[in-house]
Amino acid sequence: MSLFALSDVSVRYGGEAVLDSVSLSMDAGEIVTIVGPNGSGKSTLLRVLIGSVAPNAGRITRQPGLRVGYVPQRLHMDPTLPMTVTRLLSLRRRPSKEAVQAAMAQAGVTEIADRQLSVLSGGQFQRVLLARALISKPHLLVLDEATQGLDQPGIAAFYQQIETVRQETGCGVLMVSHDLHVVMSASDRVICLNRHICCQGGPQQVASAPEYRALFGSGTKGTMALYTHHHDHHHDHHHEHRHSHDGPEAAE
Ligand SMILES: Nc1ncnc2c1ncn2[C@@H]1O[C@H](COP(=O)(O)OP(=O)(O)OP(=O)(O)O)[C@@H](O)[C@H]1O
Repeated sequence: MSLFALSDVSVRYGGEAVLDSVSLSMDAGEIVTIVGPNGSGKSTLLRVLIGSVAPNAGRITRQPGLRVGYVPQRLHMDPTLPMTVTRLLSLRRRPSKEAVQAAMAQAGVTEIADRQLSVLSGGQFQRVLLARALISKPHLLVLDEATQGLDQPGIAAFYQQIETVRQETGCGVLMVSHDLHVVMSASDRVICLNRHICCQGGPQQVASAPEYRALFGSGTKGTMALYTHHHDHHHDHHHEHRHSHDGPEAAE
């Protein structure tokens, strides 16, 4: 059974359609990435899924008892507030010590458990937010541009961690990202959104789709050009380079 299914979901703000008849479902263990230009409805789609925005039309079904872990872009909090990693992770819903420790291990933050949040690097902080999302043992992890502000090695390391989490827990991962070349190689399926789904499929398929190129061209800071350079000569759609996402190195 699918983790969730959206069928013909539309969202309007004022008179304007932000999502227009979007249908999407995901299986357990899948890594799906949503790409699209600014304002194309990516965050809105995630909000519909986690239930914070109600669609004007369409239907959402979720696997009964589905637990969703949400990793935001960043957490707004007072940076001068003294608080350790462990304390932050223990704030919501009073999780057991074991649950906090397990989530920290999965997110790779065990060694920094006693550090103050104010001294963490951007990459460490995002991994702490990942740990926070993992405490409830989610079936589905939802990430909204979780690597914004990280440098290339930080981005690559973060997605590597996501892949490890998926392998260890079997959770599905749905993410919105602008880190095109990294996420595309790390994804089972890429969805190109521009208020409606323009195209979707395996990373190579989408990268070469005319709808995708019309939106992104071969520009996007050159990353797609590098990506296609890397893959254009292998028309083997059955062996996607899912496990070879070494970030900058993959882009060469
Ligand atoms: N609560 C709201 N009320 C009115 N308009 C909204 C609201 N939330 C989003 N919008 C508008 O809906 C459109 C889509 O926004 P959304 O945040 O889903 O896009 P996005 O693809 O995530 O963009 P970005 O890549 O810039 O983060 C934008 O034009 C935005 O201004």
